[in-house]
Amino acid sequence: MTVPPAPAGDRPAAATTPAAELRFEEVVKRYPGADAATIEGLSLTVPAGEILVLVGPSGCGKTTAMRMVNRMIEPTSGRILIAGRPTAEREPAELRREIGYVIQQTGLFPHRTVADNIATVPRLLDWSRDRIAARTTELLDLVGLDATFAGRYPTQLSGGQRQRVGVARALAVDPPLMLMDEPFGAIDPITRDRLQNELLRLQRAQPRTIVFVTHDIDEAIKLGDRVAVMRPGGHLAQYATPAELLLAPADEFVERFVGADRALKRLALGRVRDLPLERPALVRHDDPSAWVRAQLGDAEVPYPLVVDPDGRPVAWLDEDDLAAERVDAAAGSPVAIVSRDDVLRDAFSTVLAHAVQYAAVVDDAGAVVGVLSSDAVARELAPAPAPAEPEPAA
Ligand SMILES: Nc1ncnc2c1ncn2[C@@H]1O[C@H](COP(=O)(O)OP(=O)(O)OP(=O)(O)O)[C@@H](O)[C@H]1O
Repeated sequence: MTVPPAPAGDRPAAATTPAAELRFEEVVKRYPGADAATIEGLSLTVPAGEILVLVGPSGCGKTTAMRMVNRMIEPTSGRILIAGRPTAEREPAELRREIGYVIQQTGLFPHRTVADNIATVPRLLDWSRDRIAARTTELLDLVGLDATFAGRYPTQLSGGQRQRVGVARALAVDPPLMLMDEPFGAIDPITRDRLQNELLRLQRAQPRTIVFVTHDIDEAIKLGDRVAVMRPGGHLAQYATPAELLLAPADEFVERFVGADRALKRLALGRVRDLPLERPALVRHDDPSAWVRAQLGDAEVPYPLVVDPDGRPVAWLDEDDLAAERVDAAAGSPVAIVSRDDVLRDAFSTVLAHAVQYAAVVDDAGAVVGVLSSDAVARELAPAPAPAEPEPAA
């Protein structure tokens, strides 16, 4: 993506702010008049550039914990530090401008266009018109919306599109820290899945520190570098990586919350790139069938895969398709397509939805880099083999 040069004196439009470490130190929140604390001595550190997911049942204090970070709620005691600096020392309005904030209903201004919504904080910071325009174009592209969305109003968008604009707005000034409060909670499962994948893609491209609140453990496991499981009463039940949560829950509460279907959850942890890919025979429309058959000898996949001139998958061929003298791509079967960064659970269901139980794994440009078989995924699910029995003595 090319970004027009920033006017002299302006910072470049592209992301440059380094992610910030976030630290809670013995943070307590007691609402006035409440019998018990809502957050009870929360201490944890989120390394710069990681996603912290706060997860737990309704009312356990997730939103309270998150809103103390940008001082929308003040802690009763304890400290919160961003990049080593206590938030209590910062002026709240200034602090909030540096922290991206995305909420479930996006909070977009309905009477302003998408572009105007995205420009909210840049305007407060007196960015030049050119710089705001360049950044808006860049952000729309980043969140997967084309430039024509700039002039639309929020009511003219789908829920998923609105949520993308909400994310673009939060990213506008390239914040070192983002707070996301159930951002995908009101979105249908398919779109939610896509938005989650896009968030992970954005995070790989430009890592920033993110605090993400959800009550959905699957979302927590998918998105979190670390997950803080909260229990009612504002106690931290466990703060761990998703793998640790699944494999070594701290107590019964966490175990129950994480759920029984552990094997399936393991699938949610792995990525396509973690599994060995198989090598297919790649062929083109109009290749001679005899030549294609010869290629199959060396391939690890029993079906030839037709690709277009850019190496993108078009169709699988079977023996019947090769009866003709030359390859006819239109005659083949549809190809399940997954990317190396897809979580295995999603990849597996994509494969299962297709007649040919192999998925073409593609790179960012959509070109085939290998094939994932449903067998390889199933092997990943299988329990570790028991240690071999010693040979009985002769
Ligand atoms: N301003 C307030 N005054 C008094 N009590 C509050 C206030 N805000 C939240 N609470 C209480 O604090 C507790 C935690 O609320 P919070 O919204 O942080 O939980 P949550 O885990 O985010 O819940 P949910 O998943 O339902 O959004 C709740 O019992 C709530 O009623």
